[in-house]
Amino acid sequence: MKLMDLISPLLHKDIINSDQIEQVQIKSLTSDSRKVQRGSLFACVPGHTVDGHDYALDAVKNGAVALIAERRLQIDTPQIIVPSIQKALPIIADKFYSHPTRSLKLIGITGTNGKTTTTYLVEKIFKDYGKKTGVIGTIEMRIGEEKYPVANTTPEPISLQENFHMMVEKEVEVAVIEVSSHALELHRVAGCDFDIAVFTNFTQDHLDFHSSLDEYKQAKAKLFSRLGNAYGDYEQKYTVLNADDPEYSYFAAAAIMQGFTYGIKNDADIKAYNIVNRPEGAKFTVDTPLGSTDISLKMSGEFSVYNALAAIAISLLQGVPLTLIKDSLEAVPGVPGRFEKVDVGQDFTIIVDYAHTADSLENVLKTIKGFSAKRIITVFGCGGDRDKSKRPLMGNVSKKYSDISIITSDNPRTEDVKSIIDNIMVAFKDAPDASYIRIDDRTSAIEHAVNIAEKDDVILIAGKGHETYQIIGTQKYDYDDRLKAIEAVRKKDR
Ligand SMILES: CC(=O)N[C@H]1[C@@H](OP(=O)(O)OP(=O)(O)OC[C@H]2O[C@@H](n3ccc(=O)[nH]c3=O)[C@H](O)[C@@H]2O)O[C@H](CO)[C@@H](O)[C@@H]1O[C@H](C)C(=O)N[C@@H](C)C(=O)N[C@H](CCC(=O)O)C(=O)O
Ligand SMILES: Nc1ncnc2c1ncn2[C@@H]1O[C@H](COP(=O)(O)OP(=O)(O)OP(=O)(O)O)[C@@H](O)[C@H]1O
Ligand SMILES: N[C@H](CCC[C@H](N)C(=O)O)C(=O)O
Ligand SMILES: [Mg+2]
Repeated sequence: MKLMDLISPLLHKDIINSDQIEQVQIKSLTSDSRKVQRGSLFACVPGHTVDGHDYALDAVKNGAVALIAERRLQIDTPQIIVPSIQKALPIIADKFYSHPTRSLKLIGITGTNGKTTTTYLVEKIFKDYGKKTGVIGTIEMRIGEEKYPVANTTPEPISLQENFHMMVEKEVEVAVIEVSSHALELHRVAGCDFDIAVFTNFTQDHLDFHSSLDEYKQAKAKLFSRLGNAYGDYEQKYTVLNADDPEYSYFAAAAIMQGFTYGIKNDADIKAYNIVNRPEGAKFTVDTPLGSTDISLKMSGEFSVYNALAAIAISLLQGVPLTLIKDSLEAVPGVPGRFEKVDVGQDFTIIVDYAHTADSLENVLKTIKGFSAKRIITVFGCGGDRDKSKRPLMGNVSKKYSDISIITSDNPRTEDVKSIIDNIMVAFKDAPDASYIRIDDRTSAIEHAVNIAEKDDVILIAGKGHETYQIIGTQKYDYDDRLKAIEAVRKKDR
């Protein structure tokens, strides 16, 4: 694509070395100098750790034929200087890849918890409905049966549009992505032509990034306020909103588009009742505008019913028959690292879960308490360089529902693991000594839980779920809660 065509949508821009620019052809886009190829346009992105502008020379040496930046660089390569890279990148990435989301049925899911789980449910339903699916989220990107690693729950604009372009090339019909509040705040999804915007729930998270809960909420609401503003008789856009969430009315007011509501407690278009929470999964009856049915999930907990209701609403809006939706939901075995059981023949239960907020931890522990007669032993920590204020809150939740809390590390990142755990331990200052123990090393913490577990106890290992790494400093080390639990059981049996 000619560079001049590519940057034509950018109103405010200064062109440096313009005498060279007329004939410049752009063959690829990247904001990483290490991925520059001959003919690339390199975007200089100011980051949290380093400034991309400092890598412009490297990029030119690696073959970049032009730069887009926020300030002029002493390099004689053509440069496009814009006020905000953050706002310019999604526009040119969307254009460079020929507006891929306009060729996809695109479903965006936002909310504090339930996004990853709901994407798995939606993917299964549309696959069974005969559609080729694409998914982008915390765990990975999937196109049909192909899996690709991702750096973020919602990738940065160039990667995101490149991924959507790949989906269109591979004839994906329905794409479902998690839309994080970071992504909405940082304009990662600007230009995406969403067809359905989904709200799961709103509780505390990411206050390391958002200055307040209100700012966090406002960020998430952008998915709804930007939906379908080009109102017209082309394909209708829809919302899917959790009618039971205390912030429901805020998100409903943010959208001009209509859609379905779902819930258990309040009136809703997609309404569940007669819920039975069992270790082998939740059962419920659901009433919808297109009929009623009974559903028996392989996933436990009321929170799993909410995720299933969101998936039902999305699918009904796309014309999927309720009978097919039922069969597909009942077939989903579970989601990696979400209430994932680890069973190597031990006489107690081990559950690995991704809960890393007070609300999600409470949801999981309530679910376990709902069907566990014996003790609950909870192993958890909190991530470093993340919301500090949630740490004592998670400690309080574990103290409230667990017979024994084992406080340990999660991904310390660049924080000192001891200070992170100190923040959590505030919750236990008045707790009975026998009800908690601090073990900074996560492997040792899991081993301790397994060693003290007795018949029919339940061990919950929370916070990392599917993660196959532990981030210490800026390094990722191989680490998997599930494997550590298996090793600990085998060690105990020896
Ligand atoms: C804090 C944060 O948002 N970091 C994101 C950011 O990294 P960064 O700012 O540290 O990047 P940097 O290392 O400073 O580099 C700045 C720029 O210089 C470039 N660079 C750097 C080095 C080099 O040699 N050459 C070069 O060109 C980089 O490509 C980059 O464009 O840009 C990277 C590339 O886009 C992201 O992958 C990375 O997300 C990290 C992994 C992260 O943890 N982000 C979290 C906060 C996040 O975004 N979370 C949300 C929600 C998660 C959830 O709740 O599930 C998400 O959507 O993932
Ligand atoms: N609907 C829900 N409401 C509350 N908690 C939930 C819900 N669904 C799942 N959870 C809990 O939250 C954890 C995270 O679930 P999931 O990964 O689906 O959420 P997410 O929104 O993708 O999270 P993240 O923003 O970290 O990617 C699960 O392991 C479970 O403990
Ligand atoms: N992917 C999310 C959640 C990580 C959960 C927990 N393992 C942690 O490190 O805080 C993030 O990067 O914020
Ligand atoms: Mg997720």
